Amino acid sequence: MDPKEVEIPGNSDPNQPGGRISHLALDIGGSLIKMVYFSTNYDVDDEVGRSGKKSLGVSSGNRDHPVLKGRLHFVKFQTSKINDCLEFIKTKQLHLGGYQHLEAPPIDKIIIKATGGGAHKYADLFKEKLGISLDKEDEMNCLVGGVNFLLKAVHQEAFTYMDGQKEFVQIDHNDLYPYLLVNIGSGVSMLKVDGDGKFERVSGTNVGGGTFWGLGRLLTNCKSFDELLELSHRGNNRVIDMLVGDIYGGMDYSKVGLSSTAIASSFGKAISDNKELEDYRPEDLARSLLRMISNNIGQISYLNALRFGLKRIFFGGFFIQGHTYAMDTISVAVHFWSKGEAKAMFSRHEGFLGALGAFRSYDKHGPDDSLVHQSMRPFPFTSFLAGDKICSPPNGELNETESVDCSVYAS
Ligand SMILES: Nc1ncnc2c1ncn2[C@@H]1O[C@H](COP(=O)(O)OP(=O)(O)OP(=O)(O)O)[C@@H](O)[C@H]1O
Ligand SMILES: CC(C)(CO)[C@@H](O)C(=O)NCCC(=O)O
Repeated sequence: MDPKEVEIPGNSDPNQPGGRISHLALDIGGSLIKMVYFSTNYDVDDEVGRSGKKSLGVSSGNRDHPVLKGRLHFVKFQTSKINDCLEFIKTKQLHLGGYQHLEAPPIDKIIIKATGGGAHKYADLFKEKLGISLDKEDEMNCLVGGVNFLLKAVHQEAFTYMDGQKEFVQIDHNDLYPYLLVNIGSGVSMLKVDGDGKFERVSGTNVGGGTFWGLGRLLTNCKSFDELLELSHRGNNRVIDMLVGDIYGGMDYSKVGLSSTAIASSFGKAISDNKELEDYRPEDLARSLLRMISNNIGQISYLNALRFGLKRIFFGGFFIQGHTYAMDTISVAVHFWSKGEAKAMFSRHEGFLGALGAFRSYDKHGPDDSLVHQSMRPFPFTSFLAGDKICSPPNGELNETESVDCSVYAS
């Protein structure tokens, strides 16, 4: 997949005079690289100052008046195409932070925040190709930092999804913890979150997004993830899955609460159909696979929520991104197994949790003694990251490469 150009609208183009990119952060996972960066080229308070009405420094904005306006950009690449990612960073000079204007930026001293296994695996490659060092942040820490930030800072971030209905959930900041975070990436991590930076990875499963894409590719010969997804939307899992009704002669097994349409055995019909792989339609195979994996994750999530008495489960990771059928299946599984007690919730920027966490981490480190701080901290980011406000479009769904307008408020 080639990355689409991120549209940086006119006045925030870093290549324009005064244009500025800051806070580039990366999450390099087993399947995908996620990138988040902030761009701006004007400072609201400077403008006010120039107009003569009010003269405030960047650090003296207040809750009603944004210090900075700009755009938060979200981009993803396949990890297998990491060279495209490096080229993208280089072309857009994203790694130069506040040094784009210098003729000879001190590249070898620049440090970028990065998380995920790839921050370790590809550190040498970044040094070799771009001359920059990756400052490695713990993956789980970043996931939790990212989701807490979104839930607190972004209006209408969390929602439930059932029977095709999306409903936004009002998050009470004083009643957010504890919750279970289930991150569905290539593999799946489950974390009990008790507060900012307070969490434990309580479980995980190797049957995750990578399993869906890997097995799906082998079963259907799909060439892209999006193609597999598209197929699964059109398929009928009942052609391959063995249902309770198939075993019970069309009847429910009501004594134990199993309806005739419940799946008794994923892919179970394939044992008796006397068919070969090519006799099944790829769309039906894709649909069965998606249900099998989503159901399984929903069930393990519920069991972990039960283990710790948690009522709310937030799902993240790129497996979910814009994936309505997966959300529906996971929600039904959680609802079914918890008898309606636990709630599955999703987040609008779920694929970028780790990258956002890494992005936030620019703020948490001590006194400036390296160029990471000088180049990447052109304004007091704490205010922004403390969870005051991000203004994003009400229907701000994000896909492959997107950006949202946002305002930075001082705390
Ligand atoms: N365009 C895409 N290309 C590949 N996979 C995609 C795409 N869109 C969604 N996915 C799904 O998202 C999964 C990767 O999710 P994510 O980026 O959150 O994990 P990761 O960070 O790569 O993995 P891990 O955290 O396990 O290292 C893939 O395995 C696949 O199921
Ligand atoms: C190994 C990680 C943490 C890498 O992101 C992820 O892929 C994962 O949580 N896999 C599941 C491993 C397990 O708990 O079985």
